[in-house]
Amino acid sequence: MTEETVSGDQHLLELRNRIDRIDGEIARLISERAGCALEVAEVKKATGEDALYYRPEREAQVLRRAMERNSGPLTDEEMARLFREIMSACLALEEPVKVAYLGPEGTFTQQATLKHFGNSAQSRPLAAIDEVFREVEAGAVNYGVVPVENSTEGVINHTLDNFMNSNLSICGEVELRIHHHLMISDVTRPKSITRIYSHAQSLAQCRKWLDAHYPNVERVAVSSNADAAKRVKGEWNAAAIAGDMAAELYGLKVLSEKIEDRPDNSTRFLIIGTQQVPSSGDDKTSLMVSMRNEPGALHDLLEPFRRYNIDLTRVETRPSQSGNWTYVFFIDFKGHRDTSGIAEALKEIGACASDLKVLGSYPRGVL
Ligand SMILES: O=C(O)C(=O)C[C@]1(C(=O)O)C=C[C@@H](O)C=C1
Repeated sequence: MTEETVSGDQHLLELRNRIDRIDGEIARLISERAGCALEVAEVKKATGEDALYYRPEREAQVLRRAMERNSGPLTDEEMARLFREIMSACLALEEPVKVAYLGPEGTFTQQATLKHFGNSAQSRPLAAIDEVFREVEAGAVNYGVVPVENSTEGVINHTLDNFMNSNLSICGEVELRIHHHLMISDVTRPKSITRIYSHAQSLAQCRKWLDAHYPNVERVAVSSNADAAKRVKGEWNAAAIAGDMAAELYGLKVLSEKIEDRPDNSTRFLIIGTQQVPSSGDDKTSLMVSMRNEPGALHDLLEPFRRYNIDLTRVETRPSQSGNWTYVFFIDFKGHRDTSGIAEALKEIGACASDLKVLGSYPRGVL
C-alpha cells in the first residue's frame, strides 16, 4: 500500500466518523421534533372531535422556510423534500392521514400524492375521479387528490364538473413535471413494435415524438398509464408510454426517456377535503361562478378583479348542468379570500352573479 492510499483511507475514516456524529445529532433533533408534534396533537385534541391535524398552511410555511434558509450544497427542492418526509412522519404520529387518489397504482396522481403528503400518509387508489370525490364526502378518507389541468393538453373537465355537485373544498395544489417514457417488457422485441398503449392525454403529449419515431404504429388509448404498462407485460409486439412509477411497479425497461413534446410539460393536481385553510402568506383562491345569461355578464364578473388589482391565473368555462347554453366559470387567482381587497371583490361578484361558490383558498404549491 502506498502512503497516498493510507492517507486517503484515513481521511475517509475521519469523514465517516464526522458523518456518524452528525447523524446522531440529526436523529436526536428529529426525535425532539416528533415529541413536539405529539404535544401539538394533545393541544389539538383538546379542541374536540373535529380537531384538524393536517394543516396545509403551516406545512407550506415550514417547507418555504426550509428552502429560504438553505445555503447549499443541496438544492432548495432537495432540502424541502427532506423536510416534507420529516413532517409526514410527524403528522402520522399525531394522526394517520388517509388520502384517496385517482389510481391505479403507478399513475402520476400517485406520484403527486406522495409529493404532497410524503410517504407516511395512508394512500388508496380509486378507479375514477367521481369515486375520489365520493369517498372524501362520505368521510371514508380525509383528503382526495385529483388532476385538474395539464400545461400541454389543458383542463381535466371531469374534475371541474364534479365540483358542481359537491360541497368539498380545495385545500391544496401540487404541480408535477410530467416525464413520459417509452417502455417495454422483457419479452418485447423492440424492432417489432406494432402497438403503443397509453392514456389519451399522454399519447397527445407525445404526439410529435410518436409521429417522428413510430409513424405507422397503432396508438391505443387505455384508461391510465399504469394500465398501459400492465398490458405490455407479456406482449412481444407492444410498448407503453408511462412514467417512472409505472415502469418500476411493473418491472418494465425504458427504451426512450422523456419523450414528451414539451420539456416543461406539467400537471396540476388539487387536494380536496372539507376544511377551510387559513392564509399561509402565499395563497391561491378558486371560485365557481354562474352568471345570468345576458349581455355584459362576463365583463361585470371580471371587472372587480381589475379594480382590486387581483392577479387571475386561470379562467375556464364549462356548460352548466342546470340548463342549455348556460355556463359556469371556474376562476383561479392569487391571494387568500380573507385578505382585504379580495374579500371586497368577492362581495361585489356575489352581488352580480346568480351563484358564487368559493371552492377554497389554499397555499400555492411549494414543491
Ligand atoms: O404545526 C402543526 O399544527 C403540526 O401539527 C406540526 C406539523 C409539523 O410536523 O411541523 C405536522 C402536521 C401539520 O400538518 C403541520 C405541521
